[in-house]
Amino acid sequence: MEPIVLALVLILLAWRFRLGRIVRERRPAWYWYLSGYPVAAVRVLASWRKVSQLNDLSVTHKPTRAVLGGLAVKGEALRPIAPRFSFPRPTPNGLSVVVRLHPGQTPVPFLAAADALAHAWRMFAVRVTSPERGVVHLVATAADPLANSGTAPPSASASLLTALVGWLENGQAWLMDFRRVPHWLIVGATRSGKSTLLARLITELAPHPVALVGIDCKGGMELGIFAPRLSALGTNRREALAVLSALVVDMQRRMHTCRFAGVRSIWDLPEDQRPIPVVVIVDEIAELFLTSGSREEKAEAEQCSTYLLRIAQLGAALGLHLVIAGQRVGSDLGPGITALRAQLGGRVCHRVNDPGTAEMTLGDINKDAAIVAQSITPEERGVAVTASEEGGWVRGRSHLTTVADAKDAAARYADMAPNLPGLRRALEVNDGEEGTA
Ligand SMILES: Nc1ncnc2c1ncn2[C@@H]1O[C@H](COP(=O)(O)OP(=O)(O)OP(=O)(O)O)[C@@H](O)[C@H]1O
Repeated sequence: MEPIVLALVLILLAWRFRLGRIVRERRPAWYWYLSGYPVAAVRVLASWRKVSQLNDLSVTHKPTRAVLGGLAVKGEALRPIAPRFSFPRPTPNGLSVVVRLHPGQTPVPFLAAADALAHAWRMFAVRVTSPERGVVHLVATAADPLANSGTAPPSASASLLTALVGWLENGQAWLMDFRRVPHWLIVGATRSGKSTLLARLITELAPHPVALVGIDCKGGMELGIFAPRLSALGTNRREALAVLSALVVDMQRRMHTCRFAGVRSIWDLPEDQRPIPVVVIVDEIAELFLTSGSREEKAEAEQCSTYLLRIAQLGAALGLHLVIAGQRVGSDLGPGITALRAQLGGRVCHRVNDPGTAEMTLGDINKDAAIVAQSITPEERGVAVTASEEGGWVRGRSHLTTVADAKDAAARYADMAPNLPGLRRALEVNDGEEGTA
């Protein structure tokens, strides 16, 4: 036997019996490049024509009618032509293919065929995007990359107001960037992972020069652990109202500053004159909006809703950002919720209890995202679909942040909590009023 053949046989045997397992455990991406990807690429190339034909992705340039001896004959197209596609390129956990559509073709049948493609290529999932007209990207993942939380993503993201909260299924880091998407809505059923995501978000933002303001009408049970790093915490509706009204006053002050300086956003101000950005985190929005029906409570809830809407509408350019979390965001929470939701351009939907909630969270941004969110199972804690008004969606999993980690971060960065005098005063006045009442 030729030495080279012998060497190849030995490598193959070693791979088969031990080396393969070691590589798979230690370097899953290498394992995929060496053994999974070549097979999958051949499968894609070999099945493309047939899969395209079966899923109506092919077109025919031949007429389906012909005139034979004066008779119009109707028949099946003889040779459907599959769209041209690039050689499958490897990704760390799958492969990607660029498809050039035939003139007049749209990405819609490709979206509908995603499951069929995954099945034919024996992949976990195929995601379809269309970055430009006439082009479709098919990104196939070999196994669910979010099946376990995996290693923690690198922490403390450098850019201001950007939090690195977990992993995305395409292998990239899951970033929540408030400069790009100023306001976020986070929805999920109980035990789906909302609080964990909020904990990760706050832990990530804690080292940034930003003011964090909490509103947690469950008596501060969730956000109370961050109290040392929060510039203010409203733990019931009345306190929330005091905090929000102080923020609206601050927002007006910021508007004046910008108008005086002749700029349209605080980011255009010189750094030494720029007010500190504020991120307001509301945990369980329903507690803020639902009332017992008394006139006073109703008036408070309406006022809170109005303030939140104003901050959402005007806050982005003035450095005021909202993160609203809750189990649902339906119109049962009052008329203000729909208007507020429309202003929250970033969406995160964990497992939800009913299709309507997924639809309300993601449906206006991307229908497919809402369907995928409904398939998240109770075992997939921390898994969510994230989408933004910029278009596109992706599945992600937050990094598991324990209460101890969160407390530790809050204590470590407590001296970074800016003193927003308006807020503290508003809460003190409110405390005083409650004491005398
Ligand atoms: N990213 C994650 N990875 C692994 N486990 C997670 C993740 N996120 C959440 N979990 C697990 O799920 C449990 C519930 O999560 P969490 O408390 O965040 O849910 P929740 O939606 O806030 O529930 P509730 O509304 O009842 O407060 C956590 O105790 C944690 O063990």
